[in-house]
Amino acid sequence: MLFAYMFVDVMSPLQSLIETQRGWSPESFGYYAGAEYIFNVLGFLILAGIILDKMGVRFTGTLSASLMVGGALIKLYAVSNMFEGTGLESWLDSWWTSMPGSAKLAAFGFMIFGCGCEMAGITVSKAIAKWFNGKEMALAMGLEMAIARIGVFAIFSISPRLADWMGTPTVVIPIAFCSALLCIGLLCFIAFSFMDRAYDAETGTSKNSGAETAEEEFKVSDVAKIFSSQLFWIVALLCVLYYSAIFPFQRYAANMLQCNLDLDATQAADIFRWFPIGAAILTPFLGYFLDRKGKGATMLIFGAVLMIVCHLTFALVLPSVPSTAIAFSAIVVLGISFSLVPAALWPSVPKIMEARYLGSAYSLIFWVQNVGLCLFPILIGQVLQASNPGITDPLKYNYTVPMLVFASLGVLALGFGIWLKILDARNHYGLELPNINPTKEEGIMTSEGMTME
Ligand SMILES: C[C@H](N)C(=O)N[C@@H](CCCCN)C(=O)O
Repeated sequence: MLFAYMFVDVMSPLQSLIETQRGWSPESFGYYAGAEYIFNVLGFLILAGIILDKMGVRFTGTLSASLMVGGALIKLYAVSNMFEGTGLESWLDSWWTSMPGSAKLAAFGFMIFGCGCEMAGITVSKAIAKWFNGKEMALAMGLEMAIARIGVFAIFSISPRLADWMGTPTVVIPIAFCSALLCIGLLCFIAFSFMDRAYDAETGTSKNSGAETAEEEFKVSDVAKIFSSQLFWIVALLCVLYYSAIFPFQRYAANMLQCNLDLDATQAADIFRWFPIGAAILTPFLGYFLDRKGKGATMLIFGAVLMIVCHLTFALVLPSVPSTAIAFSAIVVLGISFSLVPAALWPSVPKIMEARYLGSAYSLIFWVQNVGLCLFPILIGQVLQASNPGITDPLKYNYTVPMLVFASLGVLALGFGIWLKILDARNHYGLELPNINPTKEEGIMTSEGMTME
């Protein structure tokens, strides 16, 4: 997941460079960024859940890592000089002419990569649930997310520097570097598969990597059941609204800082990289806290409030007071928000969804979330373009309107967080309770009164 998250954001600090070098407009960049989720939204993620439940974590993990490598290589080819002047480029340039051929092919590679990346996300969640069943699952999930955030921190630091490495700035070197890391990631997962097989042999778990007991199998009837659950929709909508104001923002953040503070790409990325590193430091502690003290619903609400404050600062304060200190503070606070919500959200799902269809619930929450992650970068690209008529210099955009859109998403997410807390107080789902039952340290609360051993 470390290398996957690095690849996801390798282009984020290079938006102005790809615009200058390959003629990608903000709108094209938005389409490219949203492409990561298109196949998932079209149903691949549901299929991925079925594959995971039928084939197990070892097969699905290896398949997902291979898809990521394949998609990365397509994207690398699309931005490379080898693609320039080819028949494929001429053909891709000949239709939907506002989107350059290189952007179209890179977006296609990103779609394939996105299938692998999201499939890996649910596979890793299921693997953690299997390996940490009855133990500190929230801490384990927090650590997994922290490692992924370190990847984002690293790539925001490395990408602009790699781009400048050869003297003439180019996006090819950072993408080639991350593609090589993904190949190492594939090898790592294959190594994990051997460990997982040994773990199954040790624990006497049956076929398909163990966790696939009959009660966890994906059933079509479970999809209808999950979709008809009010709680599922509250959690899924909170998730999609919150994450749509985080990941799409991440794509534009460096450029937004450049435009407001008159910085170069490296300086902007150097400020923004503290956002994921703050989240990486805090998330495991919050997972530990949740395991022992609870307060999951409160953490969700508090996280949404912090996000609104930060996005409003970027929208309204930074353009009139272009201060690096204000930008840096808002980035750090956003990092705290991005620790609170993920640390509370993912370990809360087992409390409100039956263990029988927990894997499917995760995959369907990802699916709803992916709709937002697919549409919002495109919408933000269009809003940015529409709110900056006649601006051709990528360092002169006004980001107030796009940032207000992100802040509104936070307000809606806050509403769903409050609703969830009210329902929890009324129906006692246990969202505010610790995961670890104090009377039985080795048991983890998974739903009302039920412990998984
Ligand atoms: C984007 C992805 N679907 C997602 O939601 N990522 C979460 C982590 C989910 C848990 C993965 N094992 C994130 O906060 O990055």
